[in-house]
Amino acid sequence: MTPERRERLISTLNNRQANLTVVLEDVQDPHNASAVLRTCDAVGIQDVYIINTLEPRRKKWGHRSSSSAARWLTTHQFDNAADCFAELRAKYDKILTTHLSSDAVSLYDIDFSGSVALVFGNEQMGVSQKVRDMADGNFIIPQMGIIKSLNISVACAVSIYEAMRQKKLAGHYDKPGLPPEQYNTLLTEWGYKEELDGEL
Ligand SMILES: C[S@@+](CC[C@H](N)C(=O)[O-])C[C@H]1O[C@@H](n2cnc3c(N)ncnc32)[C@H](O)[C@@H]1O
Repeated sequence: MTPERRERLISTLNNRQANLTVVLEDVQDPHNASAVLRTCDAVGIQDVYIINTLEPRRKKWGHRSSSSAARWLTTHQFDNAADCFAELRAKYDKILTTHLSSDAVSLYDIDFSGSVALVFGNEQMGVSQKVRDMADGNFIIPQMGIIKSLNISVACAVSIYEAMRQKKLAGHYDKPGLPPEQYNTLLTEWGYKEELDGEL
């Protein structure tokens, strides 16, 4: 690995955040999932949670090309929401859904400075009632048009960029945001991936 590439990996890792994650509930279109993963990489989210209760079950998300963002993220896959929430509860202080309901608060009234997981829903059904019941709150991105919802990958991008904006202001990107053990494990894994790519 060249010193420049190593520097690039280290600066990417330094921006990864342990206190922000995205959860996808039954998102079906692989293009949507890939777009979400790419934006997660862009804002420094390392861990992404995928709940998949619908048939047919997809084995892997977004691993189709070597340039895929999925190669640099850690995806946690679940076939039921309760198991996923048990893991989220252990790692994040707040779990917020994004369901289009009249009692939702605005994205711009949410405080993202703490540790938070954001749940996005299925293209047709949105976030399930079961998942909404387990969450701590629900927000929406205000819309002024005729169409009632955004594409899920767009909604995710708008939301996590607002979270990144607030976290940057709160200084979260000023120092490495991952626990040292996870940081070091990823640095080793990413190094192996680079070596492997060099041999291809
Ligand atoms: C296409 S929408 C689902 C639309 C579905 N008919 C409904 O009413 O829930 C897919 C997902 O994108 C996200 N989403 C779309 N528009 C949003 C908005 N304005 N605010 C927050 N999330 C949104 C939500 O996570 C939603 O579950």
